[in-house]
Amino acid sequence: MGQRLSGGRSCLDVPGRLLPQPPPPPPPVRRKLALLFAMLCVWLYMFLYSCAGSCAAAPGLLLLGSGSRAAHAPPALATAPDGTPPRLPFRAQPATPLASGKEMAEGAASPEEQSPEVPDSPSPISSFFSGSGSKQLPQAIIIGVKKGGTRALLEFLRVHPDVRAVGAEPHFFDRSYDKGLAWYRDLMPRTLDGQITMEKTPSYFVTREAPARISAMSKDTKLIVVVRDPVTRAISDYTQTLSKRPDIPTFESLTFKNRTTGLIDTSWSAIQIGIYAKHLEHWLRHFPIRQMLFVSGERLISDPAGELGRVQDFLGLKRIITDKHFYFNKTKGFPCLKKAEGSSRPHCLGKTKGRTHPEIDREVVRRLREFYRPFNLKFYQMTGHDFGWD
Ligand SMILES: Nc1ncnc2c1ncn2[C@@H]1O[C@H](COP(=O)(O)OS(=O)(=O)O)[C@@H](OP(=O)(O)O)[C@H]1O
Repeated sequence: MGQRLSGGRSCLDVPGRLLPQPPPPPPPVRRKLALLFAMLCVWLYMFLYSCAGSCAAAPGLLLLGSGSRAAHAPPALATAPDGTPPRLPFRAQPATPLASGKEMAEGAASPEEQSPEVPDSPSPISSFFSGSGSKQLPQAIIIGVKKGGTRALLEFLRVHPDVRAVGAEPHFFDRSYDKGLAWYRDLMPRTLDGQITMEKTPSYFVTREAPARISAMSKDTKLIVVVRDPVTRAISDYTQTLSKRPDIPTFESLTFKNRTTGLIDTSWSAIQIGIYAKHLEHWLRHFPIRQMLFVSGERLISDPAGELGRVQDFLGLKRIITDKHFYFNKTKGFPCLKKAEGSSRPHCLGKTKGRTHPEIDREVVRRLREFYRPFNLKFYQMTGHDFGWD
């Protein structure tokens, strides 16, 4: 305790004889340890500082547990006193699938699209940095359409420093609704104040229950729909199925209920998904049209920066993503990013995007165009946007 007299007795043992003694010089090992500790502190501080933005979205650094903004979660998310994971107050009904008479190997998505069954687990280091943001329910969702260009849009948007998005398709509002909003939120990357949380699941657009469910989460959710000429979309959809099941019937034979009468089989999902006006009607019962943005899948290829400008405005983001971010890759035949999110290298989408389509009988294509025309015109009217497919 305190200074010691030379005889090894405490200064308190000898009142009135307290002599000022210089502290003994620290032994070299202690000095080295102190230096090491100081260096560690400086390194830790610098690491934390640089992590504040980028680590929030790094998959390896996802955190469980609630952060500062967890209090903004809807009341249904309150954790039970016994620590039971929070759930919605009802069991979800299974989502209504599209008529599936001709569904074959559908939905077997590429690894990047696969739906996450288990949220990313926290690493010990990430738990340590639990101060760098918190997980939020998405404020904006890319709800469709399948094969519209949804992956390209999300990858491009992720370049924006104020956008954080989950990579895989969560499929929460169609397949996993009974897991509860807390499960859904746990899939999300951490965000800091001012950053937007996003996800994309293209099947939401054609899921009957999705509009009401998303509105129940938050009626302010912004919805983005990437649409593409329904005929090319159907062929792209078929091409994906064909790549997994090469033995399926031809596109031409699947298109018709009766080829002789020319009756189109609208129960085939490849055809049904493209009746955009019908699906949109369901969404408009729950969301005002101003809360929905329709992105042209065609323009996303011909002018990605232009479409991204519209999307950034819609999301209330500063226009940071511009034509400087893109280059046209001749080998891929598509625009690619000069630098992907979190990387300094050029990045094109994977092999499952931009497949070569099979040649389809011209008469069948003509018949399909005729079929879609009235629905397309209705869709242009509803959205106030002529997509030029006719
Ligand atoms: N930049 C870029 N690179 C590659 N591909 C691009 C790009 N922009 C749009 N597309 C088009 O995206 C189509 C796939 O759409 P999705 O990502 O919505 O498909 S999925 O529903 O998630 O499976 C994909 O369809 P296919 O060409 O039929 O494969 C592409 O045409």
